[in-house]
Amino acid sequence: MESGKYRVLALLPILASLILLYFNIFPQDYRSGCSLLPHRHYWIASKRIVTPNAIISGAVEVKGGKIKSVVEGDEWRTNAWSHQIIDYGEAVVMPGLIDVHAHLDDPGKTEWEGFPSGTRAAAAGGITTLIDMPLNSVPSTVSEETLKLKTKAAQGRIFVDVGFWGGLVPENAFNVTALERLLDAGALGLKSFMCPSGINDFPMTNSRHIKEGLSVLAKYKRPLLVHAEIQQKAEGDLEMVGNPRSYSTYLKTRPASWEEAAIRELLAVMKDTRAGGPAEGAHLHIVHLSDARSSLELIKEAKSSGDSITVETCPHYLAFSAEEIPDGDTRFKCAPPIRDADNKEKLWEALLDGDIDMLSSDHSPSAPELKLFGEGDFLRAWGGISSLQFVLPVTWSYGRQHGISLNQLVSWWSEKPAKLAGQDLKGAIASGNHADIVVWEPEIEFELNDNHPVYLKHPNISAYMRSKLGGKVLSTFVRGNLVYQEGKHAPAACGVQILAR
Ligand SMILES: NC(=O)NC(NC(N)=O)C(=O)[O-]
Ligand SMILES: [Zn+2]
Ligand SMILES: [Zn+2]
Repeated sequence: MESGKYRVLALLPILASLILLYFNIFPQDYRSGCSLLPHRHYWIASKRIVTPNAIISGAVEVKGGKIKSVVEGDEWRTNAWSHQIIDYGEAVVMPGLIDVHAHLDDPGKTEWEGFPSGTRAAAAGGITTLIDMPLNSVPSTVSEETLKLKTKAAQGRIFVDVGFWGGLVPENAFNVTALERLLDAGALGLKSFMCPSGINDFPMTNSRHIKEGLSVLAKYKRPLLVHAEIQQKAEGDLEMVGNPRSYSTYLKTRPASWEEAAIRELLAVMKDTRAGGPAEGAHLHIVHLSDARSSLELIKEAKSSGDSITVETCPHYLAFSAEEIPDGDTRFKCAPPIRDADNKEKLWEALLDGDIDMLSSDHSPSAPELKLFGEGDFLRAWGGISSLQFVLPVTWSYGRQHGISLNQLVSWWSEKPAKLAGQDLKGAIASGNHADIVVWEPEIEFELNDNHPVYLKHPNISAYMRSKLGGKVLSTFVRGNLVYQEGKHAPAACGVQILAR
């Protein structure tokens, strides 16, 4: 009897170590479905790892959701168990993309997109963080209360990390307390429109509102993002300009002078952001620049005078040109519009020269009915390009014709966006950072046809469908969780909400 009891007792340490081994091999995130990978501590090996200094052959050591070390060569293999190594061979390992401009339309407009489909599409496209725009959801994110509705809607429904911009609108612009409450609640910065946004509870601001917004943002050291177009003509004239099925008609209704006028108007407030200026600490970011001529020149001048400003453009301005948009194909409608082929080349030049700082998707879907495919009326169809899942292969496919490097890709899609959104632990493969990583094959070509898994709610409104692209995403890691691998998502939505503090 006694000896039997002792035998059981003697087994206890073995049992305990088996339990420990189980928890170690199958950590919480794997058991709860956050990750497709059953390890807490593992190594991602590749011959092409894009680090801030160089492209190396070696491994990224991931532990507890962070990058523990980045090592060149092969020596690290002696410290790693073979089952903890994922060897990607020649595939490119680089920081996950950070999309600072996406409209996920949740809560209230989930029939347009929503957090679950939007963030699954992001994961499949190698985007590990996205910052949601304050408009197109219902209500718009313009107060502490409406930001709380956002965070509630995102709870347990996001597959990548998501942060939120708040809206600067006439209603809150002169109300310092209201803006402070929105920023205290975690908005990463503010966004405003200088033309009608098309959304009733998101009216446009003028430069006085923007000046006020910047002075509040200065204290928080957070940015103001501006949709920089100012309407130059009365709406009434627009119907007179020609065949509404022709893209050139739409283009005439929103000439480059709209962008130029807005940026000219902003020059004075930009000055406030200079060292010693009244809004020192604030930063102004121009979203989706399309005009690569006068507007870009003004931005370059402001930058060289020491204004704290940056500018983004989007893949659709770099991939498409007005001349090739088919009649009636309203998938291509966006604001500001896609301009001529020569403008597109100039945008590439500006990007390569560093005059355009970064890229964003401006993924702005809607219900397909609003695109009026039957009529193909560019003037009446709802605008917005749908692209979230495709931005990496699109940038790469068109960029390689311009000789872009992997380091430039990382700068435009990860490093600079991380900085804009104030995310110090993201945007680079470096020890201590979040293990937000995309693994992809630049050499693989594919066609975006019906066999290609697309996770966007409405693939048919995307202008990229049917195109041939290069650069296939193999795996996406968010904070060490393998959230996507070749057509498969982790079952649970374990993305983290990013709130500024
Ligand atoms: N209401 C919108 O989603 N607007 C967006 N629409 C575009 N870009 O066509 C935008 O960012 O301006
Ligand atoms: Zn916009
Ligand atoms: Zn937008």
